[in-house]
Amino acid sequence: MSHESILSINHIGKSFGGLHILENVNLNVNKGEQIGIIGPNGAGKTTFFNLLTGDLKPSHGGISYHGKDITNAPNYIRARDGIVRTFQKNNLLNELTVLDNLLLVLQRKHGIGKTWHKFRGEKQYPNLYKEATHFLDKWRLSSQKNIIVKSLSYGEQRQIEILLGVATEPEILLLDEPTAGMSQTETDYIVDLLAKLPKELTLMIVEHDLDVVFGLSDRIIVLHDGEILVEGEPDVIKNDKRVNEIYIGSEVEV
Ligand SMILES: Nc1ncnc2c1ncn2[C@@H]1O[C@H](COP(=O)(O)OP(=O)(O)OP(=O)(O)O)[C@@H](O)[C@H]1O
Repeated sequence: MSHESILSINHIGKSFGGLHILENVNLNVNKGEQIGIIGPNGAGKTTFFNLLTGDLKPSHGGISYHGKDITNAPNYIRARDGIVRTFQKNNLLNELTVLDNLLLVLQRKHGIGKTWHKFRGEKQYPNLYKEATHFLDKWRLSSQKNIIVKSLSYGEQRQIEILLGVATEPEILLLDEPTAGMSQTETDYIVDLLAKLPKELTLMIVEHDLDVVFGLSDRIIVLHDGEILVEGEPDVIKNDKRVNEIYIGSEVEV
C-alpha cells in the first residue's frame, strides 16, 4: 500500500427528508489500501457507498478523486474513471452464460460499440475473446464459462460478480457485503479470492462478518449513528471500548 491519497471525502452528509443518515464523514483513502467498513444495522454503510459511487448525491460536503471534484459526477462516469462497486444482491444477467456476462463487461470497458448489450463477434474482435479466455483461466472459471448464470449456486454467482468487477480493472473496488448469505465454504472462497486480488487495487468493503473484515483490512472504519465513531488498524478497533459497546446486545462479538 502506498501513502498516495486518491479519494478524499470531506464533511459529507446525507439526509432523507428530515432524517439525517450520515452527518459529517471525513475520510482519505490511499492507493492499494483495504478498508473495512463496519457498524450496526442501519448505521449508514450502504448509504455511504451510494455516495461514493454516485448512486446518491450528498446533502452536504464533497468528494474528490485524484484532486478532481466528483461530488456531482454520475455513477457511470465514476465507474469509467475507476470507482466500481458490487451490490449486496447479485447484479448479473441471469439468463446469460458466465462468458457472455464477462464479454459484455469487457465490451463496455473497452468502449466497443454504442450498445453495450449487443454482442460483438469473435471474428471481428478476437482480442476481446482472448482477454475473456485469459481472465477465465486466471481465475479458474474456465469450466463454468458456458454455464447460464442462474444455474450456478448463489455463492458462485456472487463470486462471479466480484470477478466481473475486477475484470473492469478499477482503481477502487467497493464490495457491499460480499459474503452475505453464504455458507462457510463459500465465504472461505471469497476470502481467498480477495486475498489474491492485485495489491495495487484499493478495496473498500462493507461486511457484517467481522472475521472476514478483521482478517482482510489494513484499516477499519466504524460507522455509528451516521458518523465515524472510530477508525484504525484492526487491533486498535478490536480493543476499542466504544466499538465493543455498540456491538453489545447484538449477537456479534468483536
Ligand atoms: N432512500 C431512503 N429513504 C429513506 N431512508 C433511507 C433510504 N435509504 C436508506 N435509508 C435509511 O437510512 C438508514 C441507513 O441505511 P443503510 O442501508 O445505509 O444502513 P446500513 O448500515 O447499510 O445497514 P445494514 O447493515 O442493515 O445494511 C436506515 O435507517 C435506512 O432505513
